[in-house]
This record gives sequence, C-alpha cells and structure tokens, in this order.
Amino acid sequence: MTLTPTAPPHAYPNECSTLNSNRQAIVIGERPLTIRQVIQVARHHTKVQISHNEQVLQGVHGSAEYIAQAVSSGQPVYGVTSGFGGMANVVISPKQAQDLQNNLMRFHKVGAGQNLPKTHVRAGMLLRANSHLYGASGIRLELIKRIETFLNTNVTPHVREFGSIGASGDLTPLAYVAGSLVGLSEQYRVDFQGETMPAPEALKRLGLPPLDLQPKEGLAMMNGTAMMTGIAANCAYDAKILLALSMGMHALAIQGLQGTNQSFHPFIHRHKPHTGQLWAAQHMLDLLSGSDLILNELDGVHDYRGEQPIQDRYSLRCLPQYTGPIVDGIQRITEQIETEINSATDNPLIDVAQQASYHGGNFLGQYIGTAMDSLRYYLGLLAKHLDVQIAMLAMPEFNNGLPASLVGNPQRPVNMGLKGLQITGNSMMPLLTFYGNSLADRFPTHAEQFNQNLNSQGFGSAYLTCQSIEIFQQYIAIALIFGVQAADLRTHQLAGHYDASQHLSPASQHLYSAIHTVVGKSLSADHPYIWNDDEQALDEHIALIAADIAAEGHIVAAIGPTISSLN
Ligand SMILES: N[C@@H](Cc1cccc(F)c1)C(=O)O
Repeated sequence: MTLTPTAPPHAYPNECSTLNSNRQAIVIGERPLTIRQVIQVARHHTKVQISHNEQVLQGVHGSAEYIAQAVSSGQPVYGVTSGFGGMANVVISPKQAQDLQNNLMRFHKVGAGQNLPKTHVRAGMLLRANSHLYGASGIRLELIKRIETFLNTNVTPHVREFGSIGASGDLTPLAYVAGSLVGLSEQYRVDFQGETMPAPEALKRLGLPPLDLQPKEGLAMMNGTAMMTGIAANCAYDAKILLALSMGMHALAIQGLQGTNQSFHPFIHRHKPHTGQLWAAQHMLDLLSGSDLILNELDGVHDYRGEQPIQDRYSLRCLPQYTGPIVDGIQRITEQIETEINSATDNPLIDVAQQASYHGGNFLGQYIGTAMDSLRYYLGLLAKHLDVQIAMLAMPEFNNGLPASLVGNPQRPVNMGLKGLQITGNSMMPLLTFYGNSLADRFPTHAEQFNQNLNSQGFGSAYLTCQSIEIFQQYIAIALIFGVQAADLRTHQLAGHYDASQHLSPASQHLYSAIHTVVGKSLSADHPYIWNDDEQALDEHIALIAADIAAEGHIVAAIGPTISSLN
C-alpha cells in the first residue's frame, strides 16, 4: 500500500480501461502471479502462456522423470506406489500405478450442489498450472499445456460447489478439472464457449486425444489449494473495491452532514501512526478536498455549533482509527493469498536437484481459511460503519438540519423519503456481520479415516466470502443512494439549489455523477435525487448500482484513485 495522495481528476481511468482480453498474454512459471493477473485471466479472458524458460521446463521434465524412476525401481512413495490418505499403507505395484491415478479421479467425483461460476474455475485452473510449473509435482508438461489450452479457448470444466474440506487441498473440485482435462469419461462435462458438452467431445473439438495418466499425475492435479485460492483471489479483489467504495460513501456522508475535516488532520494521525489509519486519514482529506459542503477547519479553529456537539460524532471523527485496522487486515490477506497463489501446493514434493522427494502437507488451505474468515469479518465491520452513517443521515436529531429520512419534497406530506430504503439496509447489515463468523475453527476432526484430522475448511470459507461480497454489493448501493440524496439536500440548505455536483469535492463529484449515469438520472438544480416517493422505483436503482459495481463499470471507475492508492 502506498500513502500517496489522490491523483488529480484528469487521472480518473476510463471504464475497464486497464482490464481486457486484448492485453499481452500473461506468462506463467517465471515471476510471481498477482491477484490482478488472476482476475485478468479469470474474468477478462486475457491469454495465458507457459514460460519457455529452460530452467522452468527442465524442472517440470525432471520431476516427471523422477517419478518414472521411482516407480520402475519399486520405491515406496506416497500416492505413487501407495494407496491414498488413511489407506496409504496399501502397497501399489508398478503395474497398478497408472490405474491408481485414474481411480482417484473417479472416487473423488463426489461433489454436490450447483456448478461453481466459471470465473472461479478459471482462476483455479490457472493457479494449478502455476503450481505445477515449480517443477515439484512430477507431472508432464503436456498436461499443464492442456490447462493453457482450456483457458485460452474458453473451455471450463463443470465443478460442483460442495466437496472440499480444504485439507488435502481441493481434492473433489479438482477431480472435475483433472477428469475433464484428460477426457476420462462422458460424465465429466465442460462449458465449451457457452455450450455444455461431455469432456471427451470437447477434447475432440480441440484436436486433443484422451490422455492416460502417468503415476502421480492424478494426485498432482488434485492435491492442492488451487480452487479455494482462486475463489479467494476473486473475493480479495472485490473486497478492495468495496473498501474503496465505502470510503467514497463516507466522503459523501460527511459532506451531507456538513462534517469537519479537522478529525483527519495529519497531526492527529502522526501521533498514532498505524499504516492503515494514516492512509484512511490522508485519503479522506483527499476525498474531501475542495468541497463547499464541509467545515474546513484544518487550521485548528472550532466553534460552538448551537444544539449540536462541538465536534463530530465517532462515525465521522474516528473514521481513520476504525477503518485503519480493516485496511491493514485486507492488505495482509492480499499478501497471504498471493503467497498461496505462488506456492507448490502438493504432496509429495519432488526436489529434482537432490533427486529426493518429501512427504508433507503444502495442500492444507489454512492460510486461505483464516484469510477468508477475516475478510468476511472485515466486511462485517465495514457494513456496521455504513449502517451507522445511514442512521445519522436519516435521523433529524443527528443529521444537522436535514429532513427526517431525507424526504425530498416536504410539501407532499405522504412522502416518507428513504425510510423504506433504510429498512432494507437494516435487513442486510446483520447478515454481513453474521457472515463475519469464522468457519476454519469448525472442522470435522474425524475426516478421511483420521488422516485429514486437521482441515482448514478454506474452500467453504472462500465460498461464504463470495456470498458476503454479493450482499455487500447490494448494501453499498443503498448506502450510496443515501449519500447522494444527503449531498443534494445539504446543497439546497447551503446554496439554495439541489445540484450537489457543483459543491461536492472533485473526488466525490465523480462518484456522484457515476451514480446518476448508472441509474439514468440527469443532474438537476430543481430537485434532489429523490423528490417525490412515487417518481422512481428505488429497488431498480439498487439493482442497477449493484450490477454496475459487480461489473466494474462507471462507479468503480469513479473511485479509481482510491483503489490505486490501496494497491
Ligand atoms: N493427499 C493426502 C490424502 C489424500 C489424497 C487423495 C485422496 C485421499 F483420499 C486422500 C495426503 O497426503 O495424505
């Protein structure tokens, strides 16, 4: 995270200008892969290219040769010449070694529920290929190339959503990927550019023969954290956007409430210099800079405010101290996910240089489990803050002279303003804090004959985080409508007209205008965003705003500088 000030308005990026499929292919196997690159491949179909680096390719070939040698010389190696998991006492002969791998994909085709979204499966496939390219798995390049082909031709295996305990990685979800890549049977299905078909048929269309697995290859493809980490990468990416949007909403709310910028004074934060707190304070100053609607008190002045307290309430005044730990936490989560992305998550791992292999447990998804548990917790904390800001705006006792429930036209007594909208928000905020509960500590200890008696539930935790993010995208839409309406009403109070775009800070103007664009409302000096209750259907506004956020459209582009300064 950099603590740079907000870029000037002309630097606001155009919609989706930085993410598209025409970009140069992303090379895998050489440099650390970032969450952003995972998103480019998973969502925006940027092409993938396996590295041509000799050392990388030698590592892959060398590890496959090591396994072939181990089998022919009858060495005992887990999952190669032994059975799996709690049955690892079973001796597998060289003759049975290939069948062992085919059977693994079959007995683990036991998923339940719906198919996972394609973006998750694509992210998972990319990460599995990246892991294999460390040359520690004993898998042929040919198989890794199939992942490259599937990604680049938009062929995505159907993977059911339940089945991973996040212990031996994601055995069950990855069994669907592995079985599809080799065309094991008609029961493995894929999405072929939008068309559902059996995997063998898809291979035929791609000009690829069905593949017989060599020893270790089934285990190598399945024995890792790729799917949960792919989901986690998607979640962490979206969560950063939601954090940035929350900052944007708070800036609107502070202006709507005519709050002060004094609480963000660098002097205060230098005296408690947590990284996230410093960022939040400085960034809020940037977001408010140039606004006509705030109390500009950076010079240290303050005055009595009549009935109102001499300083702002905590949801405004303590914003940096409250948000700081969330910023730092999301940063730490991002780093952990990127480390997991760039790891060899498999067992056993082959050290080609030493001609040795080691039995261990890199497939355990505990980093993802705890990271996703804490991400949901942080999303809950962000929601709690938005909830109190909405309540401040809605209540005439606390909103510093705005109408109750931010009613637009006071001449029409039946208008109830944003009362219903607040209640919808009240129905969602508790869900978001509930989702903040942890899952990693609720594991079945008896799993798989007590072999996987310690398991992360990392997949389940990532899955829950996706749900939390989807709810949050709807929730922030509600908060933003409150922010826009409050800004309009404050503008009317201070300037005698309703077009807040002329008085908000430049940073907030971008967000304000983007929201108007998305819901198809033009800026008006005569009326606020909501004038009479019966002039618009607010549920449709929520849906439009949430969909635009999920698609990284106008609204996300409008907060581009906040997102950049978090990266
Ligand atoms: N790979 C795990 C266990 C495992 C792998 C594959 C199937 C299975 F049931 C269990 C281990 O190393 O102990």
